Amino acid sequence: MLMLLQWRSLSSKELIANRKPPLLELSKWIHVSIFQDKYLQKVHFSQHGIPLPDFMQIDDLEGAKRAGDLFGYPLMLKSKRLAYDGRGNAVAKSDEELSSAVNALGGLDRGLYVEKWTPFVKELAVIVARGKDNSILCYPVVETIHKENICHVVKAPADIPWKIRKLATDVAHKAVSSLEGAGVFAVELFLTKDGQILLNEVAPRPHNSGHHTIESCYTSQFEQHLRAVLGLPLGDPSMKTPAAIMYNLLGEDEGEPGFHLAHQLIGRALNIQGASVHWYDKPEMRKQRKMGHITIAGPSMGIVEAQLKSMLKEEGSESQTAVTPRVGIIMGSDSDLPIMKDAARILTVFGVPHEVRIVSAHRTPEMMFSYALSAQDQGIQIIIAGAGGAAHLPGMVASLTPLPVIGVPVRASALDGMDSLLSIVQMPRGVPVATVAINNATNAGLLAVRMLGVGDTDLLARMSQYQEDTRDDVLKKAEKLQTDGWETYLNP
Ligand SMILES: Nc1cncn1[C@@H]1O[C@H](COP(=O)(O)O)[C@@H](O)[C@H]1O
Repeated sequence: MLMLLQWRSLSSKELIANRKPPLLELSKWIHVSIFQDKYLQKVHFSQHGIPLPDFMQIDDLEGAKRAGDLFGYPLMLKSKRLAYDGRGNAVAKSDEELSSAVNALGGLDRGLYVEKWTPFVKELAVIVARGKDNSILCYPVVETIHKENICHVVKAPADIPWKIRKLATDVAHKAVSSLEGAGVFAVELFLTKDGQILLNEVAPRPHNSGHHTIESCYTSQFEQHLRAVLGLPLGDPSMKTPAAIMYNLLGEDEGEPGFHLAHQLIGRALNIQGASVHWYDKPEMRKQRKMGHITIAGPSMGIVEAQLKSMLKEEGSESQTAVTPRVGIIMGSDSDLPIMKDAARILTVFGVPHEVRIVSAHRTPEMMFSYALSAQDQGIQIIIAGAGGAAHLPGMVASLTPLPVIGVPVRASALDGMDSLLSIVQMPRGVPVATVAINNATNAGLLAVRMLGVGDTDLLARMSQYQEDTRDDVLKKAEKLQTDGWETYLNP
């Protein structure tokens, strides 16, 4: 039905009434058929220069063998029609397995084609909106994670280099540009080991890979679809939260036991910050059936991943209530702690979850590497690094992570901290470290709060309050000094 709605010139009523298009609309009718016949779709996109895995129609077993010789094994056999959620796909690992794969798909009369095996490293998807005026907007690239051929989890945005995001968006844009009609299209893509993006298929409708947009984007894919087919201006497809994960509620069992398990999971989801539950109210529960989905939106992928993990834990699990740190406070030695504790104090006052660790650039370089490289995935958003002497920790960490690093020069026994200050502040171009004054970990904590406040209005309001309180403190002192005089002020 949604596909019909996307029809540009024919109304859905006309289409349903006629079943066949009037002659003049023939090209557009062919257009619709590419969404029903995946082989035709591949022909269409390859003719338009969109990169996709090699494919070939097969009419008989001999043809399948020729394809096997050409593409090698394993070979993907696919049904041209009615293929979704892994249905209509069969793998043949050798010549001998071809006939059983053909039979598994219902025989050659069903209309089959073969596809060269694509050893992809990730499956990606882009929702592309196309307006009646042919304007095109792309949603952020997401990663779709499948279990037994069914979409299980969608991560938005996909954790891939920016260049790959751009390439995937370009391919998706080009694919939808080659089509007609208005609405949202879901473009499914493969990312190969050598950084190529290949088109898998395009679905002409709001899609499972775009459900996260309801909570995480300024315009959900559903609103966008209506805007597009009604000829209204398209809405902003960008994300309003830094990260989101969509988890499909797939039937884990048949009937009542399946409902029971799903309800248990929903119960846990309702306790997870940032989680929204969508239950489709399908009357029948079947194994692997999509019964609903849960989207968790949050300030970083690490944080929403941690939320997902705790949601999937059994009831009563300890870590269910564990809070993911947003700021990592690290220092070269425990001798830095009396200074660095001030950063932790500030974060505690502002209610910012944080962790405190000893990581030395010189004594535990491997630990420094692994901490810096994994911090982002762990949900850390800012690193405060303090060290004394040859204080290389903040700079080295900044070179290993894209996260902002705040350096605290700690005054060690010699040189009054000038050595630490210069080691931290004199970073080479390209690797910034925000350096605070010697021993001033308080300011490091405050700076981290201000940085987080950019995307957190509540924190920003608290920061304004802190500034007001600081000013009031000074004003009170100034007034006391004025009324008491300096001698009484000093010796009350
Ligand atoms: N630069 C460096 C590398 N590893 C530790 N440090 C620093 O050396 C100073 C002295 O450390 P310790 O007290 O453990 O000898 C501390 O400020 C610590 O950050």
